[in-house]
Amino acid sequence: MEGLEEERAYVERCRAGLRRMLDSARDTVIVGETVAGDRYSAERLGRHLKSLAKELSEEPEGPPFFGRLDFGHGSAEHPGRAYHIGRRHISGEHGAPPVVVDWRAPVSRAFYRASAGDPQDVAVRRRFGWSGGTLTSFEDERLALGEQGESRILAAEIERPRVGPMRDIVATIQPEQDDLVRADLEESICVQGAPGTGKTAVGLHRAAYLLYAHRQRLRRGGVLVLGPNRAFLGYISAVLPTLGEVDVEQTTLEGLLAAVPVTAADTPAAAAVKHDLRMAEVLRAALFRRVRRPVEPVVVTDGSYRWRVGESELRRVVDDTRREGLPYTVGRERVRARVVSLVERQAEARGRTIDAAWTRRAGRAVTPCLDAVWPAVRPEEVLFEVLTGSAGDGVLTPGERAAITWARPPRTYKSAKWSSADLVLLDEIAGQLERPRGYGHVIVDEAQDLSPMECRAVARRTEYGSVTVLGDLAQGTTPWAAGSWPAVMERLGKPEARFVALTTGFRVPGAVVRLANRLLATLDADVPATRSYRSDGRLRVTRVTGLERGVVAAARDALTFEGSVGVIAADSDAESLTAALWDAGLDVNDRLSVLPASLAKGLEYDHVVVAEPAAIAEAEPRGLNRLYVALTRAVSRLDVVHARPLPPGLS
Ligand SMILES: Nc1ncnc2c1ncn2[C@@H]1O[C@H](COP(=O)(O)OP(=O)(O)OP(=O)(O)O)[C@@H](O)[C@H]1O
Repeated sequence: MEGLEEERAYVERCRAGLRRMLDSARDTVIVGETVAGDRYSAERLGRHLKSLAKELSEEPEGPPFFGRLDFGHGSAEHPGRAYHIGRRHISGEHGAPPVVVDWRAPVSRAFYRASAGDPQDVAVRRRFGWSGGTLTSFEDERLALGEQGESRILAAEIERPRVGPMRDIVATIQPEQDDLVRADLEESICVQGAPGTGKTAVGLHRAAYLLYAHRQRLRRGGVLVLGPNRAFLGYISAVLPTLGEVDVEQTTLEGLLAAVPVTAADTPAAAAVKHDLRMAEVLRAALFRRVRRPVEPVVVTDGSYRWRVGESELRRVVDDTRREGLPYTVGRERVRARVVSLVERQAEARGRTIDAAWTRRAGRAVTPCLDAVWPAVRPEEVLFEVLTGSAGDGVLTPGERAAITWARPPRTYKSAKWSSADLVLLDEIAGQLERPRGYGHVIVDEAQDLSPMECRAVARRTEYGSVTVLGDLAQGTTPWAAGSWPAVMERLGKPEARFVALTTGFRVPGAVVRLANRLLATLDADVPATRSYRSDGRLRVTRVTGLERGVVAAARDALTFEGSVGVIAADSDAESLTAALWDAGLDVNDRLSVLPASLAKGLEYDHVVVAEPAAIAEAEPRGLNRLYVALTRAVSRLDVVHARPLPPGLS
């Protein structure tokens, strides 16, 4: 291939550049550890450099770039210039221009966006093919000449067998995805995307892009990624570090709210009430009910003086503060400050000198009065009261109140056992006490499953930031799953968000998509159907007499192919199927896993065996949506194995 040798020589220049960067990062780590100065920034710098040194030294032999742009001579900004584009910037020698530009740099944008119809000054776009760290080929598109074809390198990347955790997609981000990845930090976005359209990938790459483009602004607040469960986080958590971003917090909502351990479970009826928006009102009322009408004056003794704020004046202070609608704890402190200043005025009028120590003393002297009229309180105490049945009148029906009332109430809030819905309620109360710390940007994956109360928990943390909300209404499996995106964005406090639909699937092959689309038509979800980018793949529906034997046979066949195998079954079948696979001599390990359907969300396997769809569909009220999730996890092959009739829509 003409030009391949030159490109290989260029690879060597890049590796030399990386080694130089590594050496200087190491030097700086050594120096950084010995310099004095602001400890916080020294530590941060040290941490950054160490992680840079670690990354650089871990991957010196990986592909240093994946693309190249040659601009035409007529380009205003880059006349006749060429740029190699990679996962990270690689500096040139002695202050020369970089040998590789970061995929997030402004100039790289054209790599993702230029087309024959709109070449954006690009004469040639080159994509490189690698085998491990060896450059094996490249493809050129002469965009200026109107040449743009199906890329084999792109198709190979999308169709490659999957093993291990999720990988980045920087080499092949599609234009509609890039548009979301590079959206402004101020902009909140809501993406409705069919299975495998790259929502998760878009969210993670957007995080990496924002940190690159707005590092200073995001330094304080930071970026948070919320995923549906631990298995999902394990699957995605390596993507951002490989893109050089180690400072992103990735957790589940439960992990974020974990103020107390979860040791209890709710009945479905109780959970439904606890996740209802009206609980915000119930909790607020229960909290502010603690504010009492003052019944006696405040008296502050100060040496031989006694200062007094009368009952009616005190009442006015409390009422005025109440009306300001401040968070509870802020309100309490506001009352303290106002009472102290009333005392101060009297003292000054009598010629006392007021200094900071005096004010502090007066503030302390007011505490007993505050404890009577605006007492300090813990979220657990308020929720304890609500769940022992002494709140909610006028807002909840008697039946709803009964549903959330503890059958056997604990003696005190300290011995209470909390459910995961209680965590959300405790967080709501904590948020009414004091505003929580906010993030600069929050990315919420599988957002269709958030309840209204959970949305509020996220909204509290994004009041001054923006959000990227990703989900698929058809994959909603919680009882409170969203029916429309504008409602979700309203609850998240971002009604002005941009709404976008992604419909090209990069995971699921055409034959599997057609089956899933048939089921989709029976679901009550107002979403566009998926088109598959992939024409390869295989679908097989097998009726068997014994489910376990059928699943074992399908798994054994699956293992003859390359890539990962996932057996997805109703939660109640997962254990017996695992045992059956072991008994048949198949190792359930990294390559072959058995997954309860409730944990399949967001994951993918090369080969998926869906065991007994009817059992998955029956297991819960939104079981058909769960089945839709299960059917759309396959990258190359799907086996549907059933002993019982298939649910309508699939048969
Ligand atoms: N532009 C792309 N180039 C290569 N691979 C891509 C691209 N976009 C998505 N993919 C791949 O397609 C698969 C599905 O992507 P992802 O998991 O982000 O989709 P999703 O929309 O979140 O799916 P789901 O709703 O089913 O969870 C992943 O393996 C991802 O790497």
